[in-house]
Amino acid sequence: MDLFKSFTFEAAHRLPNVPEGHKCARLHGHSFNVEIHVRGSVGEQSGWVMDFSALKAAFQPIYECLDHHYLNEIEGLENPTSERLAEWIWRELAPRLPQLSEIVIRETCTSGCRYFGPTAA
Ligand SMILES: Nc1nc2c(c(=O)[nH]1)N=C([C@H](O)[C@H](O)COP(=O)(O)OP(=O)(O)OP(=O)(O)O)CN2
Ligand SMILES: [Zn+2]
Repeated sequence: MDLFKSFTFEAAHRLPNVPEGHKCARLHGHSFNVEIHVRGSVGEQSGWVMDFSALKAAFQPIYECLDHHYLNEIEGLENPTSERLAEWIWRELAPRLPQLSEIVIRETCTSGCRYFGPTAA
């Protein structure tokens, strides 16, 4: 069973490595949406893979790091593309959430990425 919880945070960023004249080189902001997925079996007695509130608690310190921050200033996010953000969140979250199976980043309504962890690439 795949279980997920969705979070939204506001943050500013710019992309330092884009070609000259690219709009994303300029400072701008997004309401980023992050979906955290875990995979596991449904407990016979609990009826759930895990409590949604446990997912929320695991993500909370990461949310605090990201919400209303300038992402480029965060160590490891100097080039804060959606892809790098997904990898960064995975590194921060996986040690606390061993069932982590997928991270979905939505930078805008139409743009984002899905990351299945370093072994899946
Ligand atoms: N592979 C990636 N490409 C781009 C990223 C990224 O993280 N990974 N990021 C950006 C910008 O940050 C930009 O804010 C979002 O891109 P884009 O979808 O082009 O934004 P728009 O809302 O302006 O898109 P339209 O659908 O054309 O209106 C750029 N590329
Ligand atoms: Zn952007």
